[in-house]
Amino acid sequence: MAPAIAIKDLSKTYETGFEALKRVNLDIERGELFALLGPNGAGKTTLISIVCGLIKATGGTVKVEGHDIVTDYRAARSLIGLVPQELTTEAFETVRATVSFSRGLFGLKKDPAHVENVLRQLSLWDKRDNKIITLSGGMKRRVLIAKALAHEPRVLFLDEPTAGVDVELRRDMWEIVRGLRESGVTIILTTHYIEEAEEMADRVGVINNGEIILVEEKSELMQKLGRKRLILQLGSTISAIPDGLASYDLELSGQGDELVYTYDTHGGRTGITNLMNDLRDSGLRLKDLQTKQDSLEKIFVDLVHKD
Ligand SMILES: Nc1ncnc2c1ncn2[C@@H]1O[C@H](COP(=O)(O)OP(=O)(O)OP(=O)(O)O)[C@@H](O)[C@H]1O
Repeated sequence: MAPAIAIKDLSKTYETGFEALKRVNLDIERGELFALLGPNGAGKTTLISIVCGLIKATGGTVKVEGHDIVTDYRAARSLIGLVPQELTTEAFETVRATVSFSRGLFGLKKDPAHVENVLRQLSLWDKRDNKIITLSGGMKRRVLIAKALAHEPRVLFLDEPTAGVDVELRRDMWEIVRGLRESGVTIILTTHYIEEAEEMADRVGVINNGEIILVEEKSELMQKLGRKRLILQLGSTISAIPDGLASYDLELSGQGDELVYTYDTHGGRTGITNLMNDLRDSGLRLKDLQTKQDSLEKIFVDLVHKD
């Protein structure tokens, strides 16, 4: 079975000569929730815009469930829903009319039952006859999703779905997105909130300067690149790490009363047992200890700022 999205050697050079995408290769599997992370200007919007047929690539190919986005444009496009960042038009239309109209754009027959379903799913049914201009920001975001779902797409792009929304609404959005995924829709999400990827994604891709620098199962990524720190709270302050502990990757912090030991969580030996023995031999007294795992955010920042 062809993947939901197959991207091969995709390049985009803008008319200014700027290379926004450099031979990107990426497959998105059917039914997965893929988070695409990258700093500002990394090429996320460019990539989505090409897949959705809004701008043209300068090299490479994209297939949506096997349909080429150039030579088989209509079929490819009909499989995709795009939730853009902002709602620009239709301020004076009603919610229901806007969503029905979006369906019509794809040449599909009217289907009030489907539209009702989508509106109910997004808790918009009560607002169906309201003009969009009268809705709250959060409701408008839901309308964007409803519009994108009107033609029953199998792949949904969400471009920064929670940018600038409050914490409560963000959680609501996460629920909605999870629900969509459970209904079998493949979801590609771009986000600046790494916490969002950490919370929801099956896989994470990181794009930087137009290149995909990493694609990994989220859980593996966190295990593989996420290092743990053991924080040893000392009973007294010291001015330097004792010679007997020089062979460990230790850092003296706090007021000189804290030693931080960084270690890999995978691989059999963490070195903690030896460290504890050597710590005792060096005469240091321990007051407390705790461990901390790197967050996805820390991993991301390390990756993107490596060079
Ligand atoms: N029409 C254009 N002409 C020239 N350069 C462009 C054009 N559109 C985008 N770019 C440049 O291409 C690069 C990638 O932009 P893109 O919008 O894809 O980034 P992004 O990852 O979506 O960033 P953000 O997170 O800020 O939305 C940026 O350096 C941008 O300035």
